[in-house]
Amino acid sequence: DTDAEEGRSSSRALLGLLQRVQSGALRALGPANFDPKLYVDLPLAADRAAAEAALASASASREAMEAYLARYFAAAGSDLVAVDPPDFEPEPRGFLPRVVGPGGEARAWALEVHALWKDLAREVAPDVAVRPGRHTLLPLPRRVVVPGSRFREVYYWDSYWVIRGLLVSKMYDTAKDIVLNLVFLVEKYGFVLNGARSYYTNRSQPPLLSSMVLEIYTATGDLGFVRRVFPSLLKEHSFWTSELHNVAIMDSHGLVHNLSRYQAMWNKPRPESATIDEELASKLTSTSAKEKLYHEIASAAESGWDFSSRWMSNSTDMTTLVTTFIIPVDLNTFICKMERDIAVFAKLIGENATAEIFSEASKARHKAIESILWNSEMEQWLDYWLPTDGNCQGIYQWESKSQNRNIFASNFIPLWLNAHNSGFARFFDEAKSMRVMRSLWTSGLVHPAGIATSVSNTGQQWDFPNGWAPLQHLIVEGLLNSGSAEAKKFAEDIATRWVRTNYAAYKSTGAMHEKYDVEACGKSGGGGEYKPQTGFGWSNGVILSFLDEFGWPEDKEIGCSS
Ligand SMILES: OC[C@H]1O[C@H](O[C@H]2O[C@H](CO)[C@@H](O)[C@H](O)[C@H]2O)[C@H](O)[C@@H](O)[C@@H]1O
Repeated sequence: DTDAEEGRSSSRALLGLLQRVQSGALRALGPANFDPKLYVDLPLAADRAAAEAALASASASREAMEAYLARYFAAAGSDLVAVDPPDFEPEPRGFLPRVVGPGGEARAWALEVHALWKDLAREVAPDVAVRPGRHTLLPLPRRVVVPGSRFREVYYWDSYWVIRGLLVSKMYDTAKDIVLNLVFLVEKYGFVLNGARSYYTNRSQPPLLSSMVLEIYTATGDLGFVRRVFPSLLKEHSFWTSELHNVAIMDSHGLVHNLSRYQAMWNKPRPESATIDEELASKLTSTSAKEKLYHEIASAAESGWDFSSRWMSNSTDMTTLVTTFIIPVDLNTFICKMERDIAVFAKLIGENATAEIFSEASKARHKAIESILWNSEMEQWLDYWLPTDGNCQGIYQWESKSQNRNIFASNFIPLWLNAHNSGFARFFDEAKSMRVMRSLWTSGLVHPAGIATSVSNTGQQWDFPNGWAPLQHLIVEGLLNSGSAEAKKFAEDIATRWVRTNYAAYKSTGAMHEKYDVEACGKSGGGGEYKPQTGFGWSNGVILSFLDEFGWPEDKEIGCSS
C-alpha cells in the first residue's frame, strides 16, 4: 500500500544519506579506528534535507565533521533504551546448583555473567515507531538482548545462545520476548532478518528460530506460546526451501535431492560496511563483476560466518567469494532440525497432517545430507561446491571431487542432531558418532582453549585461530548426546577448556568476548573487518549453558592450568 511504499522510500533515503555521511567521515577522520557501521546506526536528529545540504562542507576537516555529526545526529545506540528485565533476579532460586568451584570462584563468576543480561537488555525507543524515517533501527514490540558493543541491535542466530543462557537464568519472559520479536519480523518481512536494522532486510542468518521455540517449550511447557508462533515457523521454512535458497542435486544412484544454500537478495555494498566493500570491489573493473562480488559478500553475511576461507576459492583473496555456489553442511543441519521441530510442534497442537509432511521432509533432508555431504573416507560431512560457470540447467549432478575437503568446525555440526531426537529415529547410530568423534580429535581443530573454526590462518575472523561460542556449543551438545561414554568425556573436556579460557580472559580484561583465540587459555580472538567486540550475548549464553550441563565441582580448578 501507499503508506508502506512511503516508508520504504524514506528508509532508503535515510540509508543513502547515512552512507554518504560514512564516506565523508572516512575522508575527514581517516581510516584509523574507523568503524563504518557507526554511521549507518546514527539516528537523525534534524530534518533530513537540512542534514543532506550541510554534508558537503562537513567532509572538509575533522572539526567540521565532528560539528556536523553533533548538530544533525543523536548518538549511535541512543534509540535503544536500557531496560531492567522484570524477570531478572540477582540469584534466582535453583540457579546452577552444581556450580561451586574452588573457594566459590566459579559460582561468583557465573553470577557475574548472569548479571550481564541487565547490561544487554534493551527496548526500542518510542521515537523509532513515531518517526521511522529517522532511524535505521527497526521498531520491535518487545524487549531484546543485544550481543554488545558495536552490535547494538538484536541478531538472529546469536539469539539462540542468548536464549539458552536466559533459560539457565530462569528469565523465561525475556526469552519469549526475543522470539516474539523475531516472529514479528517474519510476519512483516517473510523471514527473520540478519538483525533488526533496515540495512539487514536483504538477508537472514542461520535459521534457529524453531530451536529457540523448542528450548523455551521444553523449559516452560507453554503450549499457547507454541501455537502463537507456529504459523511463522511454517513461513520461515518456505523462505529457506524456496527457489531463492533451494538447490536440486542428483546423487550417484540417480536420486534427486533438495538442499539449501545461502543467498542474499542484494548486489550492492553492505551499508554497514560500504566503505570496506567498495574498496575491495575497486580491484574489479566491470559493474557486473562488482555486483556479483557484493552479492557473494552479503550471502556470506547471511551464513553468519562472515568472513571465512570456507566461502573463498582462493583463501587469500576476498574477491573470490563464491558463497552462493556452496551447499553448506551447517545450514542443512539447521533446516533438518527445523523440519523435525515443526513436526513435533504440529503434533503437539493437533495438526497431524502437517506433522506427517514435516516428518517426511526432515527424513528426506537427512537422506540428502548423508548422500551429498557425507564423506566416508574422512568421516566428516563436507560442504559441496557447485560449478561456478553457470552451465547447469535445473538439476546438478553430484561429483565426488566437488566436496570441499578442507577442515572446518562446520564439518562436525550434524553431530548436534544427536541432541535433539524428539521421538524421531536417531540421525545416525552411536558407532558413526564415535567415528566422527575420532575424526574430530585428529582433525587439527582441537586446541588447548577449544575448537578452532578452521585449520588455516587467513586473517578472517571465521578461521584459525578463532574459536566461537556457538561452534563449541553445537559440537559439545552433539557429542554429549551420542550415547557413548567416551564422547561424553570428550564433550566435557571441550566445555572445560572453553569455560577456563572465558574465565581467564574475563579476569584479565573484565569482559566477555565475542570470540577467543583457541591456541592459549585466556586469549581473546581477532582478525576480520572490525575490532574485536565485548559484551557478549552468545558467549555468556554458552558459558551458562555449559555450567548448567556439567556443573563445576569444588575441587576443579577454573583458572588456566599451565
Ligand atoms: O558489521 C559486519 C558484520 O557484522 C555482523 O556479523 C558478525 O556479528 C554478528 C553479531 O554477533 C554475528 O551474528 C555474525 O556471525 C558475525 O560474523 C553481521 O551479522 C553481518 O551481517 C555484518 O555484515
